[in-house]
Amino acid sequence: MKVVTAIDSFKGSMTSMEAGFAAAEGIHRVDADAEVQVRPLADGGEGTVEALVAGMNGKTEHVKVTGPLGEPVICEYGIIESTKTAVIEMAGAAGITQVPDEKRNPLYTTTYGVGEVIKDAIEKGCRRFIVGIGGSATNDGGVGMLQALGYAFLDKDGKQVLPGARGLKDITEITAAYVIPELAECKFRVACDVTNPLCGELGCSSIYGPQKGATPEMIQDMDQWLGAYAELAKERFPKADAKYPGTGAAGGMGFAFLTFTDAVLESGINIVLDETKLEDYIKDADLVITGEGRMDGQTAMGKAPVGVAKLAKKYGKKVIAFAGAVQRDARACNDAGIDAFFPILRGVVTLDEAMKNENAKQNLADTAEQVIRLMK
Ligand SMILES: Nc1ncnc2c1ncn2[C@@H]1O[C@H](COP(=O)(O)OP(=O)(O)O)[C@@H](O)[C@H]1O
Ligand SMILES: O=C(O)[C@@H](CO)OP(=O)(O)O
Repeated sequence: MKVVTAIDSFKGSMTSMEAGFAAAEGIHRVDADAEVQVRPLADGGEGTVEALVAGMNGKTEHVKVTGPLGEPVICEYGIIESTKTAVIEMAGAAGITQVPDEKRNPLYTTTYGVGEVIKDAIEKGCRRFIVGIGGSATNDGGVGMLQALGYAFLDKDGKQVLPGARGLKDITEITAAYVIPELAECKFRVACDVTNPLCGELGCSSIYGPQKGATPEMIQDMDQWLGAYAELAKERFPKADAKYPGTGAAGGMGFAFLTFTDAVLESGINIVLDETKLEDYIKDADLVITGEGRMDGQTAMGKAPVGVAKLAKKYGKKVIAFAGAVQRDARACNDAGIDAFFPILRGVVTLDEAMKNENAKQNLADTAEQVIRLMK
């Protein structure tokens, strides 16, 4: 029997690869000769670096960069040496969870550190980038990141504008004259977690500003400044398109990548499925196993396990999923290609108990063992 596992992390409980190995253990109890390929799965958000590093022979790097409020932070990212690819989650350098509630203020928070991480990876030889954007504390239109890469966003006195969205209002000139030369050789696959445009009612300031600490007045100001920044950018950088879906992800980081680098904005799941070449593994398999921490109606609307199921159905493969918890509306997953799904919990325990790493791995292995008995 040939099985492929591509299970999303059970957030706070098991990584993607741990879940895969647990399922493999359960399968091997029933069929010691089963060929189980454990593959990483992630959606471009939290856990993506970890999954791709573990599943693609990558290595983990740590670099000290400027945090969202200007203080130093250590950002973890991954390098996959064979393809000189860096895997970065921007939230590691400009994340909302890095800023305590009372200090959240997008006028001040910057993406500068994200640019420093990219620069570090460039210095280590990377020219391909997978960057997950989202979960950010920022609304600076990606200007901080671009400044770290050598772009100059100058005010009327010819000085770099201040960090944070407050700097946007002073930009009178944008120049690429000092950009680090290697940037021209770099290609970015940007995993956007949302499809908002840069400005307007559905723009980043209105929709994600409040969670970053913006008041209604700040939202109005920032929306207007971002609009003016996009207009100015367009004069010299023809790729600028503030209406393009995803430009409003992470406070305008989508716009920054699209306009000033060689980037494509994509869904994180597609990037991960493609980069991990999951299709090649699925083609060959008798059974595909996926899953995530909690399956519900949202899972069916295009989350990672459903991405896996779609690929599997292209080849008519059976798909089963394991989850920590399963909501009633998860039934919609059956129409989305998951033939059957199973919660792994064995009895009534506290959520804390259930989510303990060792318990979760054992529960998943034990459940996989029972399900696989049917397939033998
Ligand atoms: N081992 C586990 N046993 C039971 N429930 C779990 C387990 N691991 C995760 N969960 C549930 O899944 C939730 C996380 O869901 P998950 O699908 O991993 O993340 P998200 O929905 O953010 O993508 C947890 O809050 C918890 O309710
Ligand atoms: O960083 C942000 O601005 C938003 C949208 O990209 O992220 P999240 O979806 O995590 O709130």
